[in-house]
Amino acid sequence: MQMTMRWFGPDEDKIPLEHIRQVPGVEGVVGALYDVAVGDVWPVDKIKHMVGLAHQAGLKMEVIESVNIHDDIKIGLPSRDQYIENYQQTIRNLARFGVKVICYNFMPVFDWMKTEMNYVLPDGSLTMAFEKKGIDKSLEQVVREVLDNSNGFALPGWEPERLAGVQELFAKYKDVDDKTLRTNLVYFLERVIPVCEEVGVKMAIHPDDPPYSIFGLPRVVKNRDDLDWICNAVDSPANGITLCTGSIGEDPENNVYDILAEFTRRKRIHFAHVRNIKLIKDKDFYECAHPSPYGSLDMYKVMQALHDNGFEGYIRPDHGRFIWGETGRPGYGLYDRALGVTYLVGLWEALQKKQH
Ligand SMILES: O=C(O)C(=O)C[C@H](O)[C@H](O)CO
Ligand SMILES: [Fe+2]
Repeated sequence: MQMTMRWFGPDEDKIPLEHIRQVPGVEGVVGALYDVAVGDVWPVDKIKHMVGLAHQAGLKMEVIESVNIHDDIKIGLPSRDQYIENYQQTIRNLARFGVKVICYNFMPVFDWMKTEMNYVLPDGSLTMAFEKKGIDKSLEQVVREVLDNSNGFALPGWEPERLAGVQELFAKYKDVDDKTLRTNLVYFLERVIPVCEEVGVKMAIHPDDPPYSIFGLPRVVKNRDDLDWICNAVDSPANGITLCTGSIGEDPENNVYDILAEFTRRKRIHFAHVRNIKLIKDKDFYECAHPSPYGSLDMYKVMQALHDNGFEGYIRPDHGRFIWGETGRPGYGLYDRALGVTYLVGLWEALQKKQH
């Protein structure tokens, strides 16, 4: 496995690469461009600069999270063909600089959904939470509350300009049901996977977060059967998964350990987000510290499922709380993600030594 941490770039991330480099076990950063409109081609010079910064800091950048998918592709509008062509070119451009995996999601309208961006835990640390009552309000209010509580940082997939017209965007999806969204996902994959195979890049779809429909929108990456269907729909190793334990684990119906084991065995998990969550009631949850006792997931079993089935991909601790007074981009505290990294690295070492 290659341990990584997400980094939002010199303009968007106040955490210096040097601090990430100093986290024991981290070999690379997961990057992305945030100043290129969703759907546009990622320019070679910007990619070269971003990857170069990582290399100068002694870090790899072989995973991009995310090259987001334009809504017109998800909706299936005629304009999708141009956006897919742009996506193909972005894949080629990224491959030139050593990128091996591209994470993306196919959630309509919203990326991950949280209703509390600064949820206070008993120990005084701050985290993110999802409570169903928190989305029982207008779309505009939901968008406002997330953006107003992001501590002034851009949130991945929550582009203010795209969500400024959230009602109109929502209306564009009115005829997109589960079946249509799946058809549009396959239409997209059938056109980008051949380019991936040509240039040695793997796509890794991120599960829905939460992994069930919200606002009546369809979601097609929720559970084991969805992942199986996606893998079979375009049956290529380049058509893979970002298995996010926090997202999949947010539905207690999902057996996250069996899902990890199965799709690792099938060599379709190219990227793992390994975080813990605490289920409160009726699928409400908050994002907790990584160690098993703090949450609802058994992190030893998570890492065991990866290790014992031969996982060789990239991994990151996904989110981190704000501890020790840290502030910044919700979900991306440096200190707590660093603690998460060393915990996961420790579990992995124990599994390796147990094997011999
Ligand atoms: O924001 C995060 O940390 C996530 O794991 C969400 C993913 O980045 C996003 O949905 C993938 O495109
Ligand atoms: Fe994730």
